[in-house]
Amino acid sequence: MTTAIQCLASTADDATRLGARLGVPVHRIAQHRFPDGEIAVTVGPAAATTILYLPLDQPNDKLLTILFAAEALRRDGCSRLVLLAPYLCYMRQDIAFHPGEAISQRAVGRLLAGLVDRVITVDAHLHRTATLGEVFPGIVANDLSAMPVIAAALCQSRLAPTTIVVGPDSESQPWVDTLAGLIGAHSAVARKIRHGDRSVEIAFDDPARIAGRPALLIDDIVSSGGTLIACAQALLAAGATSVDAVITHALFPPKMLPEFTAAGISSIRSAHTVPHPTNAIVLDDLFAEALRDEVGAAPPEALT
Ligand SMILES: O=P(O)(O)OC[C@H]1O[C@@H](O)[C@H](O)[C@@H]1O
Repeated sequence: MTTAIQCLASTADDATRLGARLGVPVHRIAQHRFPDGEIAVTVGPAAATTILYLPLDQPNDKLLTILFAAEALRRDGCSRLVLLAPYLCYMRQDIAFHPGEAISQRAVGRLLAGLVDRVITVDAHLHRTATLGEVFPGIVANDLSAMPVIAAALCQSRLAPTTIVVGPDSESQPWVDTLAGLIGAHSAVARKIRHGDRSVEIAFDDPARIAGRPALLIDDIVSSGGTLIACAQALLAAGATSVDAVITHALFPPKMLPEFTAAGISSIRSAHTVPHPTNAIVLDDLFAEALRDEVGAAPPEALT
């Protein structure tokens, strides 16, 4: 069995580290955009087992890239295609919120399940869907948790013993519980009302729990940043002595960073799931462990 990783240039560094860890070659997928907006995709040499390393932030072109890469790889002899999408797109659109609205989660799941044999992701945003298997009918799907890795990183950074781990809404309760349990910290979860894509309102039922403590704000996704900013402001209003944030997926544009600072957030650390300047938590071990059984005896080669 031969195994290789294929990645886009934007994630070559992360993919190269993973390739070295697994002892498999890493090849780049080239993309060309035609004047009419269509794209051409050129894959590297196909291996019998190919791992497509493709975080699905800014996803629309990337979904087409998977479609075209799968066509080329299968034609060139790939018999097993594994999608490693450290961030999985469209998981939040899991019901029809308005009459006639597409359930994007379902559509994307069915599309990908028809193209690849296995999907691996991290902290998929599954709140009304019980398991990732429901999203990807007929194939294996693994939703890895970044929380143990985040907990280990936090333990190394020596948190103040009074630190309180805070989640911005009820959806964050599982991560908050897991993380607070792993690092042995107090915890609190806010109530959130979303008024629009960028407008949210955050309140704490028991602000006295927060007063006088450094807060560690935890979330899976920061996209518009509205949730993080509103939560930081509510924490500081409740008397938190400082606010630092640790998130899994940093989807916001880096030019927004001054807005977080202005809201009183001292630092933001994210996991290496999408390319981002706040990335500080490396998930190589998590990915290598999940992919161990996909790896044959192929010798490592340089990035081509
Ligand atoms: O407020 P923004 O950053 O746009 O969106 C991210 C938030 O929206 C939720 O679904 C996520 O879990 C996170 O709390």
